[in-house]
Amino acid sequence: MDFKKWEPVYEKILEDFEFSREDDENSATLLSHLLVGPTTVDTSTLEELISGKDALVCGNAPKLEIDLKEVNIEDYVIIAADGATAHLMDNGIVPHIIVTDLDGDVEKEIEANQQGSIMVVHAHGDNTEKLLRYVPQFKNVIGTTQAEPFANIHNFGGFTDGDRCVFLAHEFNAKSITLVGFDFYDKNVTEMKEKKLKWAQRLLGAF
Ligand SMILES: Nc1ncnc2c1ncn2[C@@H]1O[C@H](COP(=O)(O)OP(=O)(O)OP(=O)(O)O)[C@@H](O)[C@H]1O
Ligand SMILES: Nc1nc2c(c(=O)[nH]1)N=C(CO)CN2
Ligand SMILES: [Mg+2]
Repeated sequence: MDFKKWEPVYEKILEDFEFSREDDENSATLLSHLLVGPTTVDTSTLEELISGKDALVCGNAPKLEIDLKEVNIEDYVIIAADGATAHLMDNGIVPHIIVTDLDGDVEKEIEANQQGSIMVVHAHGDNTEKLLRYVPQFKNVIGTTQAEPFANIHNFGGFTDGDRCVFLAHEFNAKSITLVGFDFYDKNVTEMKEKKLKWAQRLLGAF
């Protein structure tokens, strides 16, 4: 993602949620420092996994369980958005890639990572403690930010874990992108979640 294209959208998100850009940037700097040595993988790993493949992006809406019955898992490179990982793991499915800001069931993500999932960990102004606690427990991590990318911190575009999965699949040239477990009109969510889902829906409108 060309940051100059993403930046105006990012500025609107910052304004809408009253997030601090400086906090996002500081968090990204922290993640950059945490990602040293053998914990990291190159983006070429994502390219190899995704390019030319049919991607299945798993969101964490309650309908995930029903949606999964409609697809043949074996046909896809599986990209899980944060909390969707736990549901997949409970059903014996280890995602190829997990996109997370570490506010889901991270213990399940650690388990998945130990079984081969690549972690795409997102730094933002409200998850620095989670980064400090969990990133050292992972291997095969790629760091992302919603602010300007630098050094080992990337910005593939997107905001919520779910829509960032789709931007990632697009960035690495997936042949097709299928969504399961997405329900933008879920009423059993907090006001904050509802607002984030509106942004996810809006951002996915670009595809
Ligand atoms: N009805 C839904 N409820 C929850 N998540 C949904 C829903 N529909 C789509 N999603 C997508 O699934 C992703 C993972 O959901 P999860 O419940 O783990 O949320 P989360 O980790 O709190 O999300 P985020 O950190 O992005 O706010 C969300 O980021 C969102 O894009
Ligand atoms: N600063 C900040 N950025 C975010 C946040 C958040 O809570 N705070 N949540 C996200 C996932 O929905 C993505 N980005
Ligand atoms: Mg999350």
